[in-house]
Amino acid sequence: MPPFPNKGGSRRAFSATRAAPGVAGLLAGACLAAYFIYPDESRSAPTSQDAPLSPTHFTPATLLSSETCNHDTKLIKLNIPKHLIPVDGSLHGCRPIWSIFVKDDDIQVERPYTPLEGIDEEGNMLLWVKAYPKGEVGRWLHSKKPNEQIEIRGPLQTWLWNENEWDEVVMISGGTGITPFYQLFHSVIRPAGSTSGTRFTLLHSSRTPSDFPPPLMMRQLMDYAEQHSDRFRLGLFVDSDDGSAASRNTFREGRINLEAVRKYTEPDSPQNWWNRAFSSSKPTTSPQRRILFLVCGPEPMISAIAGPYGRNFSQGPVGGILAELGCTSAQVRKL
Ligand SMILES: Cc1cc2nc3c(=O)[nH]c(=O)nc-3n(C[C@H](O)[C@H](O)[C@H](O)COP(=O)(O)OP(=O)(O)OC[C@H]3O[C@@H](n4cnc5c(N)ncnc54)[C@H](O)[C@@H]3O)c2cc1C
Repeated sequence: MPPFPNKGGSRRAFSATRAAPGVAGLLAGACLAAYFIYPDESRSAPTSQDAPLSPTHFTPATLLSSETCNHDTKLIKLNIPKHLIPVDGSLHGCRPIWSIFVKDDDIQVERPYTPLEGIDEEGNMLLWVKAYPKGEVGRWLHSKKPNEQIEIRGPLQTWLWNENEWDEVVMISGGTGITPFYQLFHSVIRPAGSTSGTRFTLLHSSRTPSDFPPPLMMRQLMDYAEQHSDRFRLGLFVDSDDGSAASRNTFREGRINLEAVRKYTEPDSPQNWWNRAFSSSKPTTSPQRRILFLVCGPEPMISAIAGPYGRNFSQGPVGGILAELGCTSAQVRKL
């Protein structure tokens, strides 16, 4: 699964096709030719007007609204007709965490995006989308207006939440990498009366407070963390403070580093879960806690926190901060 891109580069060869003049243009032309000559199962998926949303074909969705959040992100609401909502199970074959592919019709390229609140009974999906200066699909999506049609396919499983599999889940995100975690928050963590015994921590980092997720997301996360601190902890970080936030008490300036991960995952008690999990002097009466770290964001951040991806977007060995903390590969998932 390709990661969220970093500012400097993309692993998608066809990203250059719009911009490059001269020699680079020839190269881009060759890429484009190859793109059309070599078959690709996903891109050539048919479009269906009447079969339920599925990974095997594209479904036309209508863009209902597009709201600017800050200089490079928008909240985009898509809708598919009710009869096209997948129906296997309860809402509906879409188990968190899942995403959809959005196809840029102009150049026939698709990218995955994460419906923040899943899909509702009316077929609505809300996306928080970042447009990169030379990125393809993000900029294309930002240019779309209400009532325009957009082709999507899915659901695609980003990672599968299973109740009672983990005692602790620690989510670490950067930028729009928070979207899969917000979906988990919305669908699993927050629902009233949830009986889940899992405790969650979300550590999120943005460049500045103006780059934080839109208020719709921030309010829910902050309120819930305040009201249910035993079940959900939230740590917000910025690279630098641009002075845009109403309160400075809600975030820390600086990267999510070893000290920060320790601080946010280390309660006061000496018999805390962290010690139970990683200390060599584990209390013999207490079974080892099952802890998972999920990491999602730009590649440099993934590398610093959990080590780089392996070849062909495999998970690769655990590195970075989580390796320093002694995590095993079973305890770390790079989304
Ligand atoms: C499971 C999953 C869920 C995701 N969910 C979301 C989400 O909810 N919201 C969201 O915003 N994103 C999400 N993403 C990321 C998203 O899929 C795209 O990767 C992202 O939007 C960038 O795509 P793009 O086509 O706009 O940019 P791309 O064209 O892929 O470019 C990305 C970056 O590479 C640079 N670049 C492009 N071409 C070149 C080149 N030739 N040389 C050097 N650099 C270049 C661009 O300037 C840009 O910085 C998700 C990714 C995954 C894997």
